[in-house]
Amino acid sequence: MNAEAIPHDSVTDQLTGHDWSALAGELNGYGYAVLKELLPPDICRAIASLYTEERHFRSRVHMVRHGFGIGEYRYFRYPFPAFLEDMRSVLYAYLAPIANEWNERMGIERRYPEDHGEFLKKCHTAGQKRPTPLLLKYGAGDYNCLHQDVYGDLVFPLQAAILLSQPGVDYEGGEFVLTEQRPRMQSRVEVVSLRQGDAVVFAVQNRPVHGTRGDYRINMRHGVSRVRSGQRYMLGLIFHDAT
Ligand SMILES: O=C(O)CCC(=O)C(=O)O
Ligand SMILES: [Fe+2]
Repeated sequence: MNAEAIPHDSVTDQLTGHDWSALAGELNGYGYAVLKELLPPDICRAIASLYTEERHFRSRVHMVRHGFGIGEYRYFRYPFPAFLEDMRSVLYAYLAPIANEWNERMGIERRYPEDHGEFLKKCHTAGQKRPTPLLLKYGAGDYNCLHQDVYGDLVFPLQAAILLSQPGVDYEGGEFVLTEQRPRMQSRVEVVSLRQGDAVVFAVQNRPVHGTRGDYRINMRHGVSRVRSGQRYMLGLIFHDAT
């Protein structure tokens, strides 16, 4: 299946059917939530197979060269294939109200328009013009160090990643992990078990937490534990563009 044959509205129905108040509750409680079976296996495989198609990407990063871990990823170029354009803007529209509530609680002034195109205009005006969605590829021994996907001053506080490979069949190991660093406490970790086609939505950098003296911010990072065998592909959706 080539990129144009991937249904452009492949996630729209799935997203409409999700329980968004439950998802918001999990995001508020833990800083992440899983959307189960967002994509069927054939679409997952089709997206993973785009990795070798030069024309879709603007750059390729070998993680070891930057100390980011081991493995590689490629950033998509504009214009995106229809499925990606659609997936990112539809998901954004659901997440923008949650992002606005988070910023309010964290004392951050920025509010996000409902329409992703409007938000991208702001990114572009601020000099953040390069697209950030990416395909990641890990082989045996590869891993992704804990990090935050901040690409400029303009940050949308939530991002998503979709597991394209089948754990236990295509690869072993390679767990998605999140850490949170709380003021004056030791770091806490969550291992997010995903199945093929599941999406994890998570905090880019900070999340608000209720405290006895009001809300405060905690710092979050994400990464991937070592892939022990096989190959693991992931699609990353970041909603702000990069400088
Ligand atoms: O491969 C993963 O699970 C993590 C991908 C990632 O870091 C991202 O999408 O920002
Ligand atoms: Fe990341």
